[in-house]
Amino acid sequence: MSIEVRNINKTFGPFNALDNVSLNFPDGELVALLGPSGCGKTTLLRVIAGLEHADSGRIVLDGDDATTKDVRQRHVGFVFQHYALFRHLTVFENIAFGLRVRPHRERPSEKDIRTKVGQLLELVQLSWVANRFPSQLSGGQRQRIALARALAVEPRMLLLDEPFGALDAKVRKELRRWLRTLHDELHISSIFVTHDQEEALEVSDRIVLINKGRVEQIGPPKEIYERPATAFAYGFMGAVNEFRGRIEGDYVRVGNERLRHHAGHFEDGQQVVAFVRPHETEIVPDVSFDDGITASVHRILGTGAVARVELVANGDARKGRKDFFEVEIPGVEAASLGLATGQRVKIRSRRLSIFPEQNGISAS
Ligand SMILES: Nc1ncnc2c1ncn2[C@@H]1O[C@H](COP(=O)(O)OP(=O)(O)OP(=O)(O)O)[C@@H](O)[C@H]1O
Repeated sequence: MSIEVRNINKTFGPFNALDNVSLNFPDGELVALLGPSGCGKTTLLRVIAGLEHADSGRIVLDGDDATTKDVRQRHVGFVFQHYALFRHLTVFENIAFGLRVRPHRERPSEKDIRTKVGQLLELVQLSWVANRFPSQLSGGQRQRIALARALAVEPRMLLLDEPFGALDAKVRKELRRWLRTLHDELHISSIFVTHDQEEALEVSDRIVLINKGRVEQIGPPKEIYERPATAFAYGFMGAVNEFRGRIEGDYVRVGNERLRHHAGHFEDGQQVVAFVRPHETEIVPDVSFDDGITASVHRILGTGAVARVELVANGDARKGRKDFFEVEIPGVEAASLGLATGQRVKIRSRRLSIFPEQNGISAS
């Protein structure tokens, strides 16, 4: 089912939870709604589902205006963070539930229900727990059963709200790979909410990055990670070193030091915020080097292929919001630099991304 969100606004009292949100997903995509806590992800999911009504805007499903349709008419399957399985029903009956409560004329025969539930249990690879109760399952197993239950009624879209949020890191990782494989098999249009960048990057076809009720950027994971469109997107999508200063030709002037950039043309004197990822940051032991910001080595972590060096900003870079930096360099390079705690060095960037400074917007 294609899903279109047109100019959705939603307020709770004076609070603007969704601010003119528009999205368009083709049929069969697995989409991640990603953003920090409170940014409006769940509200958007609920508006798409029909559980919540927007103040203005439209929801268009498969080309039909569904704005005034209720949840059932939208044919949605849900999976929530906290397992919503019925505790007094077996796994089998939990999955069968949606089919059994259908109006008499639409209800499948007992034989068909058994076949269908059997197929779904196979799909989620849990046939062997059919007769157990939810309390006898692990958290990960419960979420897989919740998914099977959501799929039983053959929804046209699947909405998942932090489906793996309550699970430990290892199970979470396993389940997200599993969800991706399952989606590749079923191709049912799915939207899942997460605040975990790694999860969104790993699982989805497309990420919608949300901040304070507004869409910051939409795109395939690789694009969002490699070409963040805004300062917020840059900071949210991974570790980052941040500098504030003003443009001076091919440099960003930070106090009495400067960093070279290749980020295209910016007007001289413009106030900017500049970012560089730790693996694109270099350490120069010679502090008289022109291009770079002075910092002191705080800690050197990792002794394997990659060393992570934490540094404390000196001088004017301290005036930035962050006064420490992270650099990732090959372990052999760290060894040959012979870095020591407290040593003063310069850091410089191989790829500085620059955004105009606006209203103090920060990536962090
Ligand atoms: N029923 C409500 N009444 C008042 N405010 C609400 C209501 N529902 C949500 N909000 C507010 O709207 C904002 C967005 O909430 P929402 O649950 O959509 O955020 P979220 O991005 O899903 O966050 P989280 O990741 O923490 O669940 C929050 O500031 C929240 O407090």
